Amino acid sequence: MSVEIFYDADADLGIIQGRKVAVIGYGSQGHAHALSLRDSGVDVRIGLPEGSKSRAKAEEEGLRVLTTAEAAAEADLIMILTPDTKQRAIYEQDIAPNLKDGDALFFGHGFNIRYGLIKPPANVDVAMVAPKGPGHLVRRQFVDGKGVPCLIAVEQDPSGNAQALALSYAAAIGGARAGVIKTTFREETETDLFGEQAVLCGGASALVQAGFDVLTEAGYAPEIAYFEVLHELKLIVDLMYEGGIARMRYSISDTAEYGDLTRGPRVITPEVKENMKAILREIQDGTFAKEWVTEDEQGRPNFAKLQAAGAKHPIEETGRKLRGLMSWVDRPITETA
Ligand SMILES: NC(=O)C1=CN([C@@H]2O[C@H](COP(=O)(O)OP(=O)(O)OC[C@H]3O[C@@H](n4cnc5c(N)ncnc54)[C@H](OP(=O)(O)O)[C@@H]3O)[C@@H](O)[C@H]2O)C=CC1
Ligand SMILES: CC[C@](O)(C(C)=O)C(=O)O
Ligand SMILES: [Mg+2]
Ligand SMILES: [Mg+2]
Repeated sequence: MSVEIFYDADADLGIIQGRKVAVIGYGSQGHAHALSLRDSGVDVRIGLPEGSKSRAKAEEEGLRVLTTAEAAAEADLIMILTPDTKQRAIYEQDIAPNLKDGDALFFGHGFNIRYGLIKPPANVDVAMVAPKGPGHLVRRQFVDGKGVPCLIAVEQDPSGNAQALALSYAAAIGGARAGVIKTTFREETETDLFGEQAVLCGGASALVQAGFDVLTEAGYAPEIAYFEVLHELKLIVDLMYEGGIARMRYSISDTAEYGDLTRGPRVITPEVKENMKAILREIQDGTFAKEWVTEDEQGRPNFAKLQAAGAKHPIEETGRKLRGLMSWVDRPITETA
């Protein structure tokens, strides 16, 4: 199955420049979308609750900050970039009462539409622009004249122009410099959740921690273990990013390559692949979504416990110490150590 990929030449920036956009939320994705839309000549306002700690950050950038309800009422395109678990309540309380004929409701991830938590009225366009990367890098790439690839999807199209509007929005945040792929809310949601759980975040974090534990429990210095399983991972992934696994294997020694080919499958065994399939089934049948929404409604007790345990893993202390000595490591995201 081939996908449709669009670039800057396929997008009409004038479409989004003719809309009044409300970006709801000013976190990782919200700040990136809002600032890049503004820099692309789009009329942007931010929607945040009165007491939000994000207000000052948006105002420091010269953005107009309104309450969510005011921003939704004023705009004709509303992009929801708040945490997925909060979107349903925000939509019902502040957005739905302010939707007008011809408005467009946009998402940065399909969770709430895919799992039926938000059901928009038939008279508004419903579309998604989902960057395939963390928000801080979406902004950094835009500023550097590059872009993070985006997925776009259309769920409702009463205007008949929802796809062109989504593509125009994606271009305004730099996505069409790198490539914009057309998909569906279902495909984006299920693959995004699987990617972050099994490989990019869950799988990679667990692999790194397990490698660090094995080396330090065997008596090796934590500093050496850190460089070996975490720091150097970026350098290896950079090569994969540039030219695939084959490019990485071309660059490493033949000793490393033989170890990779013979030992890798002993780490990621057929059982691990079965575990991945089970995780995918829980995403597809809604088990994960139900669990996460319930966890959030109960005040996130398990999430908080696991977060605290992760922060206490010895690799974090070793990393803090070593990164403090690495003046050359670029750390523009200030919220983390
Ligand atoms: N993080 C990422 O890089 C990616 C995220 N996405 C998707 O983008 C969306 C946003 O995620 P992310 O950027 O991580 O979110 P963050 O947690 O970084 O930011 C959330 C923002 O929403 C604000 N907020 C919280 N409650 C409300 C409310 N009731 N009304 C208005 N604003 C509110 C927060 O303000 P306060 O400061 O007051 O808490 C904050 O500014 C999600 O759908 C996510 O799946 C998609 C691709 C990548
Ligand atoms: C990989 C995590 C992500 O899906 C992302 C940055 O794309 C997210 O939800 O943050
Ligand atoms: Mg993602
Ligand atoms: Mg995600």
